[in-house]
Amino acid sequence: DYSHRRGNRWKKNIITYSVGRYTSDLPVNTVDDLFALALDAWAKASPLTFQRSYSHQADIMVEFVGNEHGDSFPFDGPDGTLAHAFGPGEGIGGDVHFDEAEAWTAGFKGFNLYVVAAHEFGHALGLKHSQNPDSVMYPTYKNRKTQNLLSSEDIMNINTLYGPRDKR
Ligand SMILES: CC(C)C[C@H](CS(C)(=N)=N)C(=O)N[C@H]1Cc2cn(c3ccccc23)CCCCCCNC1=O
Ligand SMILES: [Ca+2]
Ligand SMILES: [Zn+2]
Ligand SMILES: [Zn+2]
Repeated sequence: DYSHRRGNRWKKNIITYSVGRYTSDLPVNTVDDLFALALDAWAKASPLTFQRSYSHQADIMVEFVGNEHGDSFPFDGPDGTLAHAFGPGEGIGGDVHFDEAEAWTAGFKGFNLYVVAAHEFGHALGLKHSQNPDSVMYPTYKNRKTQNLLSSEDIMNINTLYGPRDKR
């Protein structure tokens, strides 16, 4: 099998996530909806399903934090780095941190949380950057059309890691 060719990945198809601290830029239920939509984009392209958990044992812990926040990657205030995520694994593995200093939006002003979340969840699933500007895994932020956000390359890469979507 090609497991040696796959990078680091979750060894299960049901992945839990929980949300910690929120941003004051958007209502809580808007943030919840945008995270669910970003995860659903990856679920539609893979055999993965995502379940919201309310315990700290979730695989993917998502939260808005600022500057120094307890890992070795302090944020940098407005602009610059917008967010970061840890690849699949125990503990901090899979966790996603958004820089609370950014102006997070659900639209075209500031930084669109859905677009950034899709990128970060890609990292949390084991994806690296793409040099193709059409890919959601491109290293710098672009305002992207939110319809069909994942490029064919993104879909191919998630399928390399987790196989094709089951015919449901
Ligand atoms: C792709 C994102 C969703 C996630 C990545 C971070 S990560 C770890 N998840 N790959 C990100 O934040 N990239 C920076 C990269 C970047 C662009 N510049 C920078 C200036 C300083 C520092 C970083 C940057 C130039 C100025 C623009 C600054 C605002 C936009 N920032 C970015 O696009
Ligand atoms: Ca920042
Ligand atoms: Zn962090
Ligand atoms: Zn990235």
